[in-house]
Amino acid sequence: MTTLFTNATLADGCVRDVLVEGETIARVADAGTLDTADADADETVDCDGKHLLPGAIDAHVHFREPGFAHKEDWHTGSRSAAAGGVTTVVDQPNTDPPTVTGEAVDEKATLAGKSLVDFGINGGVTAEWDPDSLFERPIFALGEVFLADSTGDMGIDADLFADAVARAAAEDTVVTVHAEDADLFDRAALERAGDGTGRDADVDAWSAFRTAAAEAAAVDRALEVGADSAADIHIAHTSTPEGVDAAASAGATCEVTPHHLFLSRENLDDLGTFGRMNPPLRSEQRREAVFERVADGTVDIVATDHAPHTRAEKDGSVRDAPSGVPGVETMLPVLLQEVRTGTLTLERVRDLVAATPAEIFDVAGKGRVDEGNDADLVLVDLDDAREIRGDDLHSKCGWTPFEGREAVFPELTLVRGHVAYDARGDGERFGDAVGENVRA
Ligand SMILES: NC(=O)N[C@@H](CC(=O)O)C(=O)O
Ligand SMILES: [Zn+2]
Ligand SMILES: [Zn+2]
Repeated sequence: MTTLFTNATLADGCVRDVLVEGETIARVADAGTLDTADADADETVDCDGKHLLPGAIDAHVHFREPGFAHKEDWHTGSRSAAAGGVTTVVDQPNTDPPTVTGEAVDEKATLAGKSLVDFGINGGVTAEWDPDSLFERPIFALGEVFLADSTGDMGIDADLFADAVARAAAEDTVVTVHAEDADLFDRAALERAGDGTGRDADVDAWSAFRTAAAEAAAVDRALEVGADSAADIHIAHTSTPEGVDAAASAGATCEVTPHHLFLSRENLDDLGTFGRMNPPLRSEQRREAVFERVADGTVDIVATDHAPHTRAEKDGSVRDAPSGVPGVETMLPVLLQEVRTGTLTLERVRDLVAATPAEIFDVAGKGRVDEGNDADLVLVDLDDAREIRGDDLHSKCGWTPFEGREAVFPELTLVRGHVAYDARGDGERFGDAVGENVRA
């Protein structure tokens, strides 16, 4: 299949003709220089006034298979990704069984055969991990390695963490760290919480419980251990400016989630337990400070920590509702809204969700609209914004913490030249399960 995209504005603002031959971007040329006849194109897509972006790489998702397919699965999660312009996802190890052995990686890779988008499968660490069999597999990275319990209770002790980091460094593998130090949690704050449930739960107590100091201390510890082994440390879902600054000054990389970018403790009255996640939402002041660091380049990437739970599961008190919110389908759309309002540039967004994740995790042939790269492409019309509605999204969980927020969704998403999502004209269509393991 040969598709010619004409008059497409790329992230750098240049207007180009882009020729896709099979699964590859064959040509990127000045607008008007490639015509359908020369290109022998099967289809020509006039992109006049629209932007053609590289498919986003979401370095942090939980698609919940095996073990928790009632929350999400590779089919629903990857459809949600495609509908949000994400063409590569990286799945985390807190599944059942946890992805801590080669055999568990193989089982998850089979399940990922349902994926509409490309994927990476991370290896995980628990006391039962089997690094020899794990590193025999094409794992994407090691992590998230939990320094405190979160969903799945995979928190590990300091000695095991140091061993795992040393082994990852020896295997030239990035270590993604869930950096919270439970010794610095304020348990009294949680004990004081009320008994409301769901949207009436006292979730501000969760932010008071899992303190910013707990993140800062764990980030510092992760960076020290990483330095001892000359390992590549990547801090997951960094929620505080202190955590971002510590990672940046140590030469490590960090990610921020859309919920820590756009939501704060001030949203918890509305969200209730639908705003409970680890690490928790922080003050409006810290949210603004983190946003500044995303805009100014201190933060390396945005990744969603897409962590769906059912509405029924979330309908508990602040103490017993599960932590986590979905986000894979809304990440690019909410960032594109910031381009519309001028708080972020399109090139910055391209770097945050595509070019830099590809660099950090060494994903060849992805992250930019360049000749020879995979034809992972997202067509968007920045003038076509609409409100986010949970009912319109495709995650199995059926809700979003961004309900009502204005955003720009893709018209078309290609994964290596295959149509994964097409909302041009009326209705929407999804492609086939063409997803491949980017490490295999
Ligand atoms: N972030 C969360 O609150 N939850 C994540 C696990 C994690 O990323 O800690 C989940 O898998 O539910
Ligand atoms: Zn985590
Ligand atoms: Zn996570």
